[in-house]
Amino acid sequence: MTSSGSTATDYDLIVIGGGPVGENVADYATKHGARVALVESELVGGECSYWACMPSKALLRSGNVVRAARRVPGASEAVDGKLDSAAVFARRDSFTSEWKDEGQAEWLASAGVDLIRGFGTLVGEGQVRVGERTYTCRAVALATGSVPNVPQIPGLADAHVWGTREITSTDQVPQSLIVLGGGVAGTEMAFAFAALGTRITVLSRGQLLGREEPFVGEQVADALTAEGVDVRIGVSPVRVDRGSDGNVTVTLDDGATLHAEEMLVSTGRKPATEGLGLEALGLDPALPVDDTMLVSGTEWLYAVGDVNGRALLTHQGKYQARAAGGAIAARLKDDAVLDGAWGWHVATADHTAVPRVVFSDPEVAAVGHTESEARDAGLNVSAVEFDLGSVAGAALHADNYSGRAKLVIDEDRRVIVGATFVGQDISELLHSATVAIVGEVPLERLWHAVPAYPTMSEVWLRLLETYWSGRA
Ligand SMILES: Cc1cc2nc3c(=O)[nH]c(=O)nc-3n(C[C@H](O)[C@H](O)[C@H](O)COP(=O)(O)OP(=O)(O)OC[C@H]3O[C@@H](n4cnc5c(N)ncnc54)[C@H](O)[C@@H]3O)c2cc1C
Ligand SMILES: NC(=O)c1ccc[n+]([C@@H]2O[C@H](COP(=O)([O-])OP(=O)(O)OC[C@H]3O[C@@H](n4cnc5c(N)ncnc54)[C@H](O)[C@@H]3O)[C@@H](O)[C@H]2O)c1
Repeated sequence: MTSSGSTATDYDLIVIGGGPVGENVADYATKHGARVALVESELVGGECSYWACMPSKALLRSGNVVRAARRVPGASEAVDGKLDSAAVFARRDSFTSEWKDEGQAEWLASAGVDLIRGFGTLVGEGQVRVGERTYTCRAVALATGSVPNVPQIPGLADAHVWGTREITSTDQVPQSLIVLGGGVAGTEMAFAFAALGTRITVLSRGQLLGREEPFVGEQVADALTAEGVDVRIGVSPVRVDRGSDGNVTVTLDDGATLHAEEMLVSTGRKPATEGLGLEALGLDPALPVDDTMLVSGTEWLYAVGDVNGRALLTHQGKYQARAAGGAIAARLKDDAVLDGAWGWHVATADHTAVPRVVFSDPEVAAVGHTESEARDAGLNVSAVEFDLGSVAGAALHADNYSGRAKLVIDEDRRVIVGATFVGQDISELLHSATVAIVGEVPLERLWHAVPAYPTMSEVWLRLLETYWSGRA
C-alpha cells in the first residue's frame, strides 16, 4: 500500500462488483491510501443505477405528482389528461444514462481506482482471476449484489415473464399485467404502471409489505384498490403459461385463472455468489461477516452490500462500504481499527436502525424495529399510533389526507426503537426518526424538539402527547 510502500502485489485491494456499494468501498479505501482495482462484469453503477432504484423511482414520480395535484382543488382542475408514457420513459432513460456507464467509469478514474472489466473469480487468498489474467492483492471485497429469487412454478421458466430488470427498462405500457409478489418491488411497480394505464392484478401469498407494521399493508392495498388494481391476498400460482396469442395465463391455488399481456415476477432476491469460487476455497457461501464486513474465518476477505444479505438497500450497503473501506485501509496500514459499537469502521446501525422507504402512494417510511420484531428481540416495548390525517400540515398538504404513524418505545431505556409512517410525501419525515433512534434520544428530551406549524412533522408532537396521556 502507498503509505507502507508495499508493491509485492498488483493491488492492496480488489473490489469485485461495481455497484453503488463496490464503488464506495473502492473510493473509501483509496481515500485512505490503498491501491485499489474494481472488477465489473456489466455496467459500473450496478443494479441500482440501471434496473432498480433509479429507473423505478423515475417511473413512479410522474404518477405520484398527478395524483398529488388531483387532491388539491384549484390544482386538480389543471390536471385532466393522461400521463404521457413516452415522456415518462424518456425521463427514466435520462436517469439511467441510457444504460451507459462512461460517466461512472470516469468518476472511478477520477477517484484513483483502476477499472478492470470482466467477471471476477477468487482463485486463492488474495488472487482474483478476470478472463485469462490473475491479479494479486492483500485484500478482496466482494460487492457482487444480488439476483432475483425466482419461484419453482410449473411453466414459469418457459413463459418468458418479466423480472424487475425488464419492467424497469421497458418502453411498453402493457394493457394488462399480473404482478407476482407483494413486496417492495411488486408494490412500487403496480403503482407506476397503474398510473400509466395498465390493468393490474397483484398476487401476494401474505399481506402486502408483510415485514412492516400490519397497518402498512392494509393502507397500501386500499390505495392500490382505489387505483383500480385487483389485489389478491393469500393466493399462489400453481401454473404459468405463455399462449400462442402471446398472453400469459396464470392458474391460482384457489382455482381462479387469470390472463394478462405481461407478468412481473418480483419475489425477492438472493446474494450473487455463484461463480465466485467460494466453495473451492473452502469458504462459507453464506458469507457471514462481522460489523467491519470481514468474512468470518478469514483476514483478507470482505463481503459488503446485498451480497452479505444484511439489508438489501443501497443506502445501507453504502454505509457498510464506508465502514469497510476505512477498516480495510486501516488494517493494511496496521492503523487502529475503530470497531467498537458505533465506531468509525463498523456498520452498527445495520442491527437497530435500517431506514426503509417504499415509494408507493401513500409512501411507506420505516426505521428500526416493528413492534413485533422488538418483542421477538426480547425488548420491553410499548407503542403509540396517530392518524396523520388529523395533523394540520397533512390536511393542508392534500384533501382527505390519509395516513398513520407509529412509534415503538423501549420502556426500559425510554428511547424510540422503531418508527413507521404511511402517507403521501411522508418519506422526508423518516430521517428525524432515524436520528432519534441512532442518537438514543430520551423521550423526555425529544419532547423539546418542537415541530414547526403547520408541517406534517407535528405528528411527532401528537405521538408524544398520546404516549404521555395516561402516564404520570
Ligand atoms: C426494482 C428494485 C428497486 C429498488 N429500489 C431501491 C430503492 O429505491 N432504494 C434502495 O435503497 N434500494 C433499492 N433497491 C435495492 C438496491 O438496488 C440494492 O440494494 C443495491 O443495488 C445493492 O447494491 P450492491 O452494490 O450491493 O449490488 P448491485 O447494485 O447489484 O451491484 C453489483 C454489481 O456487481 C457486478 N458483479 C456481480 N458479480 C460480479 C463478478 N463476479 N465480477 C464482476 N462484477 C460482478 C454486477 O454486474 C453489478 O454491477 C431496489 C432493488 C430493486 C430490484
Ligand atoms: N424502495 C426501495 O427501497 C426498494 C424498492 C424495490 C426493491 N427494493 C429491495 O429489493 C429487494 C427485492 O425486492 P422484492 O420486492 O422482490 O423483495 P421483497 O422481499 O420485498 O418481496 C418479495 C415478495 O415476494 C413474496 N414471495 C417470495 N417468494 C414467493 C413465492 N415463491 N411465491 C409467491 N410469493 C413469493 C414474498 O412473500 C414477498 O411479499 C428487496 O429486498 C427490497 O428491499 C427496495
